[in-house]
This record gives sequence, structure tokens and C-alpha cells, in this order.
Amino acid sequence: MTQLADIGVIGMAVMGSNLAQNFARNGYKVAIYNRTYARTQDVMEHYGATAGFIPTETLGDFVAALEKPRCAIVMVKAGTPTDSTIDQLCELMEPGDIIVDCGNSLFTDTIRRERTVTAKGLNFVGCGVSGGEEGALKGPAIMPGGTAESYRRLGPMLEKIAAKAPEDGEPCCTHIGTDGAGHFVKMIHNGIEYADMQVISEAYDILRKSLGLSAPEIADIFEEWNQGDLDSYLIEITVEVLRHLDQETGRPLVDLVLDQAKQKGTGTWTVQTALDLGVPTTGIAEATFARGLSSSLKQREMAQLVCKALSLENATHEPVNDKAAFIEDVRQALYASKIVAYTQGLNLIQVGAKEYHWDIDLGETARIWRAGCIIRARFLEDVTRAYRRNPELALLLADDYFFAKIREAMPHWRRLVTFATMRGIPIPVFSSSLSYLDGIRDPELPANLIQIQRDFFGAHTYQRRDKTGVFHTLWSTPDRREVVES
Ligand SMILES: NC(=O)C1=CN([C@@H]2O[C@H](COP(=O)(O)OP(=O)(O)OC[C@H]3O[C@@H](n4cnc5c(N)ncnc54)[C@H](OP(=O)(O)O)[C@@H]3O)[C@@H](O)[C@H]2O)C=CC1
Ligand SMILES: O=C(CO)[C@H](O)[C@H](O)COP(=O)(O)O
Repeated sequence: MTQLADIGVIGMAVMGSNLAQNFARNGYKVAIYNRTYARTQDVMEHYGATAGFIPTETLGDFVAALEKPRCAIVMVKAGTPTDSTIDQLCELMEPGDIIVDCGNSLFTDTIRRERTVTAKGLNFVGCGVSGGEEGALKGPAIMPGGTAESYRRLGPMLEKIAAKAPEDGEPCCTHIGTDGAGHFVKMIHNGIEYADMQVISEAYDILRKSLGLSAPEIADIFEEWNQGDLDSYLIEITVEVLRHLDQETGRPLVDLVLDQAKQKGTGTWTVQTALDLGVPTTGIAEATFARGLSSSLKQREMAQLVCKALSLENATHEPVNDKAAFIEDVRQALYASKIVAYTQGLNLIQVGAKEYHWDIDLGETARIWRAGCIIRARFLEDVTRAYRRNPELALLLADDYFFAKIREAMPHWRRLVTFATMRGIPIPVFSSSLSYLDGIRDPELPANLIQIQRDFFGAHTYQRRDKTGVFHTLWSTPDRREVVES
């Protein structure tokens, strides 16, 4: 009798085919399926011989090829394609089987899908996977949601294919929480990814515009930074990218790439969720808006024309006297802004967990981000330690270790933000992160004025510093008497 598959993967594009190979390399028999069969054939042609796959042409064949209780991973385009694949699977699978969505699904979709699928007696796990093409193949960071029971069955397989942290060899996979928790955490991982990429880009921009450095020269600086606190996958690939020369022109490829950043949506979802939950996630928001600004072609064209006509294109040109000190200012601003982005992202996870009743362990979350995923960094070992010291830590930057780092960065950061502002170099995340810090530490924000303006035009009431209660001033009466609201 033909051996049945331990697990199946649907979707043979980059992520699904690599994930399937990863399972096979780890000793699992894997059934594979793709809507367009040619893609499955292509995978078989390239990897079939070594991988021990069971190729299937129809979803019915795919389901029939799985050992019971069946475990089917869906790795297709997020949104409607994922819905239709899950709907078709529900028709073919049996109670007790598990459908695992490993795509970048919106967590609220996952909550909805889990309800629908479990109502049919099947199990559903929304599972975040990060690491891109290479991670899927060699070991991604895996963020599964769903029930503890599903994790008992699925967890060992996922932990086996997950990345292992270099510090202790632990798998970068943990049961994040019920229903949409895994996709929620993956979404915020991506939001932090946006902020991390933006701060690296701001550093690159300042270095080229202020010091006139070439891409390979900036790569040398980043390579040095990668030996210290900033050691991370994103800095590492930036070094490679900045050194890469276009084969046709011999020029750095980065200089030839259009400055218009695209996005698939996870950053936007993070910001929308942050707004819904009222969590200030300014670094991620500015990073997302910066991508939007770069792609606002008509507006950019108009602004460039107007500024030229008004001779406003050049702000002051403060010279850089001490190049080494300046580069250190940039490094410190990058590091401090990164601490702020993580502070905000992790705060959003805390608030989301409360709202959606998930028991999310932030130390565990940081632990599984240490390897495999796009934001992997030495830094995450320090974040893990901070939450191990205090699992309830409400503000990462208030942890002793990170606060000391912020304190050290502060003069460099302020100097750099001032310099870039005077020079007219856009630094949306460097500057908004500094403002966030200045705001969150300020015992006297101007929100008192906003409250009283709201009371003036809308009778929205206010509270007072000097006594308890809720108050309203009768602004439209001649004596403007204050009344106590019940
Ligand atoms: N690329 C990355 O770095 C990462 C991607 N992800 C997520 O993983 C998932 C897969 O990503 P990726 O490998 O890049 O592939 P894509 O997101 O480009 O999706 C392509 C796959 O989806 C299938 N598909 C598209 N529409 C349908 C449909 N209507 N019904 C059934 N199948 C359909 C395609 O099948 P067909 O060949 O027939 O068109 C193909 O297998 C996505 O959800 C993505 O967001 C997660 C982490 C990282
Ligand atoms: O999930 C990922 C990595 O973790 C993907 O690479 C993600 O699609 C990248 O997002 P965007 O296309 O919006 O930049």
C-alpha cells in the first residue's frame, strides 16, 4: 500500500514549496497541491526526487493522500483565495482533521474562519510564518494560534521545521494563543519589520546626503554596526544589497532602483489595529506612511516643482565637521528608534491580547523572533531577557537595560534629528520616535487644552487636576459657570 503523507501543503509558490521541502528534509512525507497543476509538476521536476513528495492534481486526491487525522497547510494568497481553499477543504475533510492557514491572513479573518471551520467539527489553526523564501526552506519563525489541542498535534512538527535560536538551540515556534493570536502577532512582527526597514533607510539617506557617501561606502559602515547592538538580519542584507553592482551598468543597483516602496498590507493592518485599540504606534505608522509618500507620484512631482520655483528645495547646510562623531549620531538614532518601534509594537500586542482574551507571553514572543524571521536580531535576546525579568513590563524602553541604552543615545539622537531637520532630510521615524519618547515621559502634556476645547465646542466634559469628578463649563452662558456632570 502507498504510504500516506504526514502533512500536506497547498500552494506551491515560493513559500509553500519551500515549506514543503523543509518538512520533507525533516523526515515527513508531504502531499503537495497547487491550483495550477503545472506549478506542482515544476516542483516535482526540481525537488521531487529528493523530497519524497506525494504530488496531487486535485484537492480530492490531496486530502485522500493524507494520514488521518489529516493535517493540511494552506499557503496561498491571503484573502479570497485562502477563503475559497478553506471552503473546499471543509467539503473534503472529516471531523478531527486540522486546516492550518500559514499565509499572511488578517487576524480578524482568522477568528471568523476558525468559528466557521470548527462549527463543522474540523480544527483550524491560523499560523504566522516569517522568514521569506529562505526561512521557509531552512527554518522560519512560526507563530501558531488555535487551540492547545491542535498545538499538541501540530506543535512537534512545526517546532521541528522552525529555525533554532543560535543562543540556545531552542525552536523559534511557540503556541501564541487561541484563534487569531498567531496571525495578530505575525501582523505586528511585520509592522515592526516596516519600522526597522524604514530606520535603516533613514540612516542610509542621511549618510549619503550629508557625507556624500556611495552605497558601498555606506555598506562598510553598516557592516561595522552589524558587529554590535544593531546586529540583525535586516542590516546584514542591507550590506549585501548596498554592495551589489548592476551587471549591465556596473553601478550600485540600489542607485538604479525606483524610490517608490510598495506593500502587501500587513503594515497598514497593524496601524489600523493600533488606531482601533488606541495604542500609539507612531514608528510603524510613519514607516507605513513613508512608503505611501514615496509612491504618491503626482504629489511628489508637484511638491518638487513648487519647491524649486520658490527656491525652498535647500534648507540650511550645516557642514559635518567630525565625520566619525556624526556616523555615531546616526547609529544611536537608529538604535533608539528601533527600541521605540519594538516598545510600541509589543505594547500593541499587550493591548490586543487583553481585548481579544489571549494569554500572550511577550518573553516567548521575543524568544521565537530571535531566529528565522525577518526581524531576527541580537537585540531580541535583550528583549526576551527584559520580559523574563518582568513579564508585565508595560513599556519595553522602561526596562533598566533599554533605558540605559536610550539614555546613552539621547544626545546623539537629538543632535541628529536637529541636523536632519535643518538640512531638510526626511526622517519620519527617527523624529516621531523621539517625539513619542518626549511625549510619553512628559508629566504635563498639552492634552488639557484639547480637553477644554472639546468641552467648549461639544460639551464633552473634562476632569480636573485639583479635584475628582467630571466637569463641564457652561461656555455659552454669560457667567460660564462650571457644573459637575453625573
Ligand atoms: N513571500 C513571502 O516572503 C511571505 C509570504 N507569506 C504569505 O504566504 C502566502 C503565500 O505566499 P507566496 O508563496 O509569496 O505566494 P503568493 O502570495 O504569490 O500566492 C501564490 C499562490 O497562491 C495561489 N493562489 C492564488 N489565487 C488562488 C486561488 N484563488 N485559489 C487557490 N490558490 C490560489 C497560487 O496558485 P496558482 O499557482 O494556481 O496561481 C499560488 O500557489 C501568502 O499568504 C503570503 O502573504 C508569508 C510570509 C512571507
Ligand atoms: O511576511 C513577510 C515577511 O515577514 C513578507 O515578506 C511580507 O509580505 C512583506 O510585506 P510587504 O510586501 O508589505 O513589504
